[in-house]
Amino acid sequence: MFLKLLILTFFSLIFLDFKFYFQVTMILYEVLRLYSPAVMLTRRTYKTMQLGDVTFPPGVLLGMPILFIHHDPDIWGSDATEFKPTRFAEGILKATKNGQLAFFPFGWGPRICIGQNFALLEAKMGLSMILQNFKFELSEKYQHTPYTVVTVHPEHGAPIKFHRL
Ligand code: HEM
Repeated sequence: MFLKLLILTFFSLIFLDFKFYFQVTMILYEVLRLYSPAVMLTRRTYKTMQLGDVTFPPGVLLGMPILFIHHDPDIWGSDATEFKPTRFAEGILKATKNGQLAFFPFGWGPRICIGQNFALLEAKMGLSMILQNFKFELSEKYQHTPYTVVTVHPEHGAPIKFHRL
């Protein structure tokens, strides 16, 4: 499985060229920032814990609202709600105003998503395969209605028009 992924990565890099590869990474990060599929992370304290000035006893359920953090102008700047992939041009830390870590589409810490590299690679490979054969554009039927049922997704789907190259 690992070897297969390595071979696929190698070929996708050759097909894509590095500049395009990093541009696609920035675009995927920006999509994951604005429309994080997981809107909230939860953790339960298993012992007395200190978070800033607050002490929590064991058994407290804590929620981290990823979507709010990803849209906070105090963290990302006044353009926080705009789609601007270039904010990630110098990496995740430099994308925020004060260089603070605030990008959690895959969670963080010991329980971080084990599928994150797979998911990003799959998206890049899918795009690279499509772009070799098609141009595409959003259909005029598309309605921008992000919607959360378990995960964030477009309420009325994402109709796309493909044109064979
Ligand atoms: C865009 C795609 C994906 C997103 C946004 C996503 C997001 C997340 C998030 C937010 C968590 C919780 C992390 C935490 O609590 O800190 C998680 C956990 C997890 N994800 Fe993903 N995920 C994605 C794709 C995948 C894929 C493709 C797989 C498997 C191939 C996968 C497998 C898992 C597993 C097994 C966990 C639980 C890890 C643990 O509790 O130790 N995910 N994911």
